[in-house]
Amino acid sequence: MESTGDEHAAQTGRPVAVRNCRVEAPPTRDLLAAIETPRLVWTDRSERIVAGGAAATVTADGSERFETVRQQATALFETVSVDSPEAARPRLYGGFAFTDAHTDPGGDATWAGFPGAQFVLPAIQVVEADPGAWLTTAATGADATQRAETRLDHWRDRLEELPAVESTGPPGISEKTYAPPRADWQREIQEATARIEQGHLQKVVLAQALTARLSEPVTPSDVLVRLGESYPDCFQFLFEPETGGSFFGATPERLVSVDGTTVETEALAGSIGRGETTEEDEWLASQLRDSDKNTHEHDIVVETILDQLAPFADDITTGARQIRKLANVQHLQTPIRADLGEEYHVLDLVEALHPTPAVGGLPPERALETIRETEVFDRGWYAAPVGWFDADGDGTFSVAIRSAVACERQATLFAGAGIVADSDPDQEYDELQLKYRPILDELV
Ligand SMILES: C=C(O[C@@H]1C=C(C(=O)O)C=C[C@H]1O)C(=O)O
Repeated sequence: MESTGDEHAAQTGRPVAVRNCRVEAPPTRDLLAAIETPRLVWTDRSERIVAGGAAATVTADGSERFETVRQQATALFETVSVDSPEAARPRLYGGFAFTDAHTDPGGDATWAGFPGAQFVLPAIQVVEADPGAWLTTAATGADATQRAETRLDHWRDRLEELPAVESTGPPGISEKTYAPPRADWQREIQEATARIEQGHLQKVVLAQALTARLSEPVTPSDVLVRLGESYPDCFQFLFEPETGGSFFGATPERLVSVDGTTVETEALAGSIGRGETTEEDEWLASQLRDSDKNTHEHDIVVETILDQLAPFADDITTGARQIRKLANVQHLQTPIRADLGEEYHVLDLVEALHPTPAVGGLPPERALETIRETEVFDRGWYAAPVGWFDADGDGTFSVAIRSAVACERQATLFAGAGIVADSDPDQEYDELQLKYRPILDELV
């Protein structure tokens, strides 16, 4: 059997060869079962990508991690030796930790295997887009061209005869632990609103972690496939490093897309549930639209994103504020587009925007300090940028919310809520429960 990991060449600075051909895309579940870690899935409205094995890996920690990844990736892509059709071009996939301070905790910690940033050039990448699907293989090292070709031949044949993997049902939950528990959450929110009233900050997003003991080991690919059915308009992502658990989710929030000099981003903040009937649903939407608290929370995000984009952009267009309806929750959303004065790497925009006050707060530093002093769990990659970029510096990053990190019989889910001066701890608690639902519904 052909090995997908370039164990001895999984580093930058070696020539990279890529090869591609058209294929029939196999089901996500079957392909994921056939490839080695690191494994990843990225799905948005226009494409579905399943990839794995590492031809090269870029890892970084600390506040410089965005810049380090960009530099190492640029060096890596410089050695790529083939022109590819758009859909088949090689890309790096991965994500960042929420805070500068996060490093891989190792051992059996929740976030073991997840450093401050990690991006993978997959040995095998299958992209299903319109029209058709492509297999791309990559290899590094002295005989890279030969190995990329061998790999392509091997996987072209193998994709045609992948065994069908049966889906597992939800694993079931035997126990749930909340960090913080409800009483402590109340106190956290009171302390946060006190800081806001004292004028230290305007908004902070505080989160909670829900750790579920599972009755059976979880199969993340099954959860992801089901999430795709329930949340087709969201970005579905999965990142499974070489060792450790899987981080996956179905997030409605785009952090940023860069295509040449065009930037697409959005403010997504302010939440309310869905109604049982059309009338109730519309009533809830109007409550959200008319709520001073929610519009204030939302406007902070819009204003801050506009400020963060200004140094890069020649022109910024803010669309009309609208309601984004998901299966279980509705949000206020404002689309934002910008034309860049010159070409920037998507990671420059990622670094400038993360964290927006949709998941951090305002002013950003004070909010991060409040999060650090308040939250009792490690955010890891939750609420941080996950996505991909290519050799031109184009790419798409989502905000990794509605997500969980899971391993065997344990899944840790995350949910956060924007706290402003008039936030009510009970209402915010209820909002967290809505935000767990996408993943939780697939586990029980
Ligand atoms: C932080 C989360 O969601 C964010 C916070 C929102 C809010 O406070 O209304 C809405 C959407 C997201 O930007 C989460 O889902 O965990």
